[in-house]
Amino acid sequence: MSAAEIPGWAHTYSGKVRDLYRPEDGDTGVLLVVASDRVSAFDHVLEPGIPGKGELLTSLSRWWFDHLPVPNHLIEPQRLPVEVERRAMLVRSLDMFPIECVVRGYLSGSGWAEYQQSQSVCGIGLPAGLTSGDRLPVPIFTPAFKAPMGEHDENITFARMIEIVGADAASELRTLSLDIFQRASTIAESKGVILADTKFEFGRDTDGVIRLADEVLTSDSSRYWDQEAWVAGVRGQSFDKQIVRDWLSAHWDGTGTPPPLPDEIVERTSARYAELLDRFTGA
Ligand SMILES: Nc1ncnc(-c2cnn(Cc3cccc(F)c3)c2)c1Cl
Repeated sequence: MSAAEIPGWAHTYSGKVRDLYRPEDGDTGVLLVVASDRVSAFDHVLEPGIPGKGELLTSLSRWWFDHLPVPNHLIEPQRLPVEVERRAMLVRSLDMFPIECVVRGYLSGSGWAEYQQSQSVCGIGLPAGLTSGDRLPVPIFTPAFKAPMGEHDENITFARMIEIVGADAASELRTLSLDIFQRASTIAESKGVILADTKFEFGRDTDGVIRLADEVLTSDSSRYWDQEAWVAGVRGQSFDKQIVRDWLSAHWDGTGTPPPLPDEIVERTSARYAELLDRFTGA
């Protein structure tokens, strides 16, 4: 699925599942962030797209921006092009920090891989004897240096982050990230969902104010697990992508291009995204 044609907007950049546009009138102060229905797993963009995914994740991001008391990049009111109005966000263009501000409450993914080698993540020492999926004693800030599109970001120490963005910004980004994670994981827990980890991106506006940017706390930028399953001992079950991962693991040897997802898997995954959103925005 390629990026949508949007009158008045020029497509400037595509991530795996999102597309970025700038206005054709030359205004450099705003951008349009558009979420597609594309889904990625095992570092591949899969076919077909998941109906409604872009809208559901945009709604989740918007809900979190509204429930987090921190400055963000959303422009209000949101005047959106009708072609993408339910899966787009109009944002102010910021001077982005080249850092993925990752916070982990549980050991998983690249954090688990690093822990196995060094019993630490990003230079933060952890207790011995932890295993994948375990809850950490306290949430940890584990930044990564943003790699070019398609490559994996590089986990760095806080000292290295200071070299890249300076001591004041590094401290402010760490404090903001840990505060937001604490709030979000408490809210998630009240909805029966574990927020295992997440990745924030920040930028500075023209007044030098640091603002929360990009998408926030979506299941593309976070690991969400079902709390009941985790308490029962189930590990590594992504709330929304596990259906796709399990099907691919059973029908693809991991080489070449993954096979297209069957209708039933697409439908069940679409329902899972809707359920995740409903956990937060529903009663
Ligand atoms: N407010 C902002 N100001 C300046 N730059 C950005 C920005 C640049 N890149 N990204 C990541 C991304 C967002 C969507 C679609 C993609 F393809 C990639 C975000 C933002 Cl959000």
